[in-house]
Order: sequence, then structure tokens, then C-alpha cells
Amino acid sequence: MSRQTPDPILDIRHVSRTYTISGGLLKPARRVRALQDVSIRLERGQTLGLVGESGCGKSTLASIMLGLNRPDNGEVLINDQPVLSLGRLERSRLIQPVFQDPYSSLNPSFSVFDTLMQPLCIHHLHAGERAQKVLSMLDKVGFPRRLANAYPGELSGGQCQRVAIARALILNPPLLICDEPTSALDVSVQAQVINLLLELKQEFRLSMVFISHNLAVVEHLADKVCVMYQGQVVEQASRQALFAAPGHEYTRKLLSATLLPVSGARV
Ligand SMILES: Nc1ncnc2c1ncn2[C@@H]1O[C@H](COP(=O)(O)OP(=O)(O)OP(=O)(O)O)[C@@H](O)[C@H]1O
Repeated sequence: MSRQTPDPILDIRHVSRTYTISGGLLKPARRVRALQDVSIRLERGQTLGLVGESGCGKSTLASIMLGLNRPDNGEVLINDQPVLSLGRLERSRLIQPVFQDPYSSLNPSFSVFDTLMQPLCIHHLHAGERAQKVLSMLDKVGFPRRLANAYPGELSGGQCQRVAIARALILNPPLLICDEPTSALDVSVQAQVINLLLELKQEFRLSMVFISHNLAVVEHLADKVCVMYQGQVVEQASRQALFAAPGHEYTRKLLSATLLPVSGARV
């Protein structure tokens, strides 16, 4: 029997990114190495937890995965295609973000209904099917239909994040990039959003990158974990292996600083 090579949905190859921060009148310009030779593969249907302290390069990597930022070296392939070779529409069918702050990621002048209609109109989904698709997506993310005409400013943080998740999923992308999607929410709402993402992952057969500084959350939902430190991946392993026997000193430090009461509990 031939052994099949797993086919990655996401293949990050030797990505580096440096920012140049211009100095003032008397200050020289400064260079920040945000990412150094980062390589990560994510198999279809799996969730990658990307963890590390503030400033280690997680959001820079997310923006490069989304094709919103260019690496200096290396490339990102989605479904075997370089993300930077894809047009905007093509890209948005393959990969969608969910960001930390649901209020600033939604357009305040669009109602919930219009927020979800917009991608369907841009992608020319059959006009007769759009409204039904919006309503059924609201049901799937547990957002009440009676609030479909509300505006983001009239909603709670958790409700807004449900709308942002619905918008990310409405075109059925195979890959979702969640950049700290619960850290701006009340603790009581965080677990609801995590559990919603877990349910939707099954239902939509999603692959997911979940960026967090919270190892407890990552332990709850990741299949594979990458630990980043100062722009580099210092350890990547299956969730079980990493939590059972962390190999890198920095991972051990992160673990010892985190309470891990999670499995099945509130996070
Ligand atoms: N547009 C930019 N211009 C200059 N430097 C930047 C820019 N974006 C990020 N950086 C720097 O690059 C490094 C990595 O930042 P990044 O935001 O990717 O880290 P992060 O791990 O996502 O941090 P956080 O968890 O706080 O969001 C940091 O030193 C940051 O100051």
C-alpha cells in the first residue's frame, strides 16, 4: 500500500520580515527583525496554535499568511499556490481572518445583514440565494435573526465576534486565521466563542490557525502547536507531545507561567 504524503493547506516556507523604523532628526533609522526563517506546514482539517509573548512576530506572520504583508524572503503557499500570486477575490475564497477586536474589524455603518451580504454580492452569489444564506449563517454562529438589522455599535463584544466569524465563513473558505479572537472579550464570553469555533471547524471541515498568548486556549483547540520567540519558531510539535514534554526552555517557561485547567472546561 502506498503511503500518501499529507497535502498541506498552508505551507509557510522560510519566511523572514524586517521592518525599518525611520528615526527622528537626530536618530538613525532602526531595523526590527520581526520574523526570521519561519517554516510551518498545516495539514488539511487541522488547527495550528501559534503562541508566544507580545512582539514575537505572531501578527506579522498572520498578515503575511493573509497576503496583506510581503515577506523579505520566503513564501506562503495556500493549497499549493503562492498567496501573493492570488487576486483579492480568489484569496478571499481560500483564507479569511478573524481579528482580536470585533468592533474595529466590522464596518460601523453596515448592519449585521449588510455585513454578511457584502461578500456574497462581491462574489456574485446568485441574488435569490443571498438572503437565505445570510440568515442560515447567522443561525450557525448562534446570532439571533431578530438582531440582523442592528449595527455593530448596538451589539455586545461576543455578538460582534459572532458576526465577524459569520462574515469570515460565509464564502466557505477552507482556511481561517484567528488572531487572538477572544482576548478582547469578557472571560464569560471567551469560552462560548472558542466552543463555537470548535463546532464550526467540524461543520465546515475548516483548517485553522489560532494565534494566542494563552496556552490554556491553545491546549483546548489545537492539533499542533508552534512556539515563537523573538521572530523564530523555537518549537513545533503535536499538542499532546508539546504539553506532555516541552522540548524548548522557552516553552517550559511559558507553560510554567500558565494555568492549564482546561480540557472541556471554560477557557
Ligand atoms: N508596521 C510595523 N512597523 C515597524 N515595526 C513593526 C510593525 N509591525 C510590527 N512591528 C514590530 O515587529 C515585531 C513583531 O510584532 P508583531 O505585532 O508581529 O508581534 P506579536 O507577536 O503579534 O505581538 P502582539 O501579541 O503584541 O500583537 C515587534 O517588535 C513590533 O514592534
